[in-house]
Amino acid sequence: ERKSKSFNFAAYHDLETIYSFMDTLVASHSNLISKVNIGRTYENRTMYVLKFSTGGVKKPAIWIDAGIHAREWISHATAVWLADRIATDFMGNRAPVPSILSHMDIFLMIVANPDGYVFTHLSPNPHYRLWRKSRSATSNPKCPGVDLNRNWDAEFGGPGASDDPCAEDYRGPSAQSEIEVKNIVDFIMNHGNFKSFITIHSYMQLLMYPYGYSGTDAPDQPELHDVATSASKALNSWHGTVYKVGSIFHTIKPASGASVDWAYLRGIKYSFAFELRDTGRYGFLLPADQIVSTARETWFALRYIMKYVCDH
Ligand SMILES: O=C(CO)C[C@@H](Cc1ccccc1)C(=O)O
Ligand SMILES: [Zn+2]
Repeated sequence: ERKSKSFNFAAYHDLETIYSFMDTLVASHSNLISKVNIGRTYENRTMYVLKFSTGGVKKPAIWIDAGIHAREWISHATAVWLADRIATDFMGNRAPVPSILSHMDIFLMIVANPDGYVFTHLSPNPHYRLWRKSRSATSNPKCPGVDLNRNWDAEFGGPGASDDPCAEDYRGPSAQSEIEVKNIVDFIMNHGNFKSFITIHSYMQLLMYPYGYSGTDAPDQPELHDVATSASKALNSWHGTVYKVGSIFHTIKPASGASVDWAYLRGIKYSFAFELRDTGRYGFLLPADQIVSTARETWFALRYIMKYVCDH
């Protein structure tokens, strides 16, 4: 009886529990999954990526991260469920996972902002639970933390990011100044064969593509819009959840220095951002009884995107 089977996917877990879940999953699927240490955080925690691979050297790869914003707990919980689902679909020979993994590797980062995530668990008090940013020191001792989704080298310092350390979208002193961003950038650049970059946020129920820093259409906008629309239909088919589809700039807001734009500008064409449930009733405090249904519908969209990337 695999220990991961006794894991409670219908609850939110702290960092320590997520990290031990990862170890259990790796231990029970050592032929498929490995845990890659890609560096440390500002507060010296380790950043882990789960690598799903059937072998080979630097096969074309898909990147998925969750939790870059600490308070978006449904993103971490969804990523935990996705990790188990990818493993069980592979072991159970359930399409399309075996064929995706015969051609590509999947890299899944469940917690992209460990320091912030730990901070949100220190107290139910909104100052802690609703923390968004990292926990690094800034030029203002009263306002630690950088918005890690504004710190990427993609029109850094453009519209939709602040130079005020006390702002929720504080971009940091310079592009890639934050070690958490630098670790991911270095990992992806050293690998050099990523075809897709997917980042999971909450909330608003959106499936978005570049750009965030400008309202002009990305060169691949028509194709990205088609893929995102089909993926949102696959998601909707399961529980009827409705997602809006469009570019970041037009769908949610201008945002410079964002990870999706960075990936796209580096040639990773199939770059998307998910905003999971809900549309505001609970917001960041989505009840745990919605975790599994949210994760399952998200899987239908992700599965579509990964299969499309694999076929193109
Ligand atoms: O986290 C969000 C909701 O908490 C919204 C996201 C919207 C966004 C997502 C991806 C790329 C750029 C912006 C953000 O402001 O970074
Ligand atoms: Zn977010």
